[in-house]
Amino acid sequence: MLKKELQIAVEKGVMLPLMEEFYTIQGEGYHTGTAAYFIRVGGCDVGCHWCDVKESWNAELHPPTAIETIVENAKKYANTVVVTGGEPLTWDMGPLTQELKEKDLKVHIETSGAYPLSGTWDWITLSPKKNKLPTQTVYDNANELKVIVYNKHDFIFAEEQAEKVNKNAILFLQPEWSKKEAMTPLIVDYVMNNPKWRVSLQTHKYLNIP
Ligand SMILES: C[S@@+](CC[C@H](N)C(=O)[O-])C[C@H]1O[C@@H](n2cnc3c(N)ncnc32)[C@H](O)[C@@H]1O
Ligand SMILES: Nc1nc2[nH]cc(C(=O)O)c2c(=O)[nH]1
Ligand code: SF4
Ligand SMILES: [Mg+2]
Repeated sequence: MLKKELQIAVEKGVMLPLMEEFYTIQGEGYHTGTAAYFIRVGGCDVGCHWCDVKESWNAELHPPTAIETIVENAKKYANTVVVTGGEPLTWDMGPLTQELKEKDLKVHIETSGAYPLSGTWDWITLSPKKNKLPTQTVYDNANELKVIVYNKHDFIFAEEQAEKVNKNAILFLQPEWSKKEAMTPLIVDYVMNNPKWRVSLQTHKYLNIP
């Protein structure tokens, strides 16, 4: 395809800049411990300084891939697909999620919510970021709120975000990986004192799996 045609296909969401796809165990949040096929879409301009996939940020480094190809691969593995990134809501998630649903797959998203919600989802994990706050559509539709705790001020941010998200969302605090020795004990105390919150750990990193 010509460069221009590829660009148009990506704009429509029928091709996506695919960084990687892998079958693993969901390591974080409500569905921790369950098998899922991960689709990591490139492109993110949120700029978290502690982001653990900075290689995903520049969409141009990741080849535009037809969604049919992505779906073919996914359906060979689990019955749950997690779409992550990068920031998946940078792109129109409508076509990809429609194809995945047609194959009877459960479709989950990991998002910062920085862009309006597109696509049809069985589970929405919202992990809000101070530098680019979530859009209202994502607050309204999130199934879980997962706030990353890098320092003690993040507990205040977490409470502010809990006020904005819909009342059914399940609330999680997750230590930032490089600060986990200092932050995990604070999170444990916080959750015992404020039991509407739950602890989420990046369990895949402890298990040495993707
Ligand atoms: C890499 S992001 C991709 C999806 C989306 N951009 C987002 O931020 O939700 C996937 C998840 O990893 C979390 N995450 C990224 N870097 C992390 C780190 N160093 N420690 C803990 N969690 C991290 C994010 O907050 C998010 O919940
Ligand atoms: N195992 C595993 N679980 C995850 N949950 C969210 C992840 C992500 O990067 O979005 C992730 C990831 O990268 N690996
Ligand atoms: S929003 Fe997600 S992908 Fe983007 S920089 Fe932050 S953690 Fe990384
Ligand atoms: Mg990850």
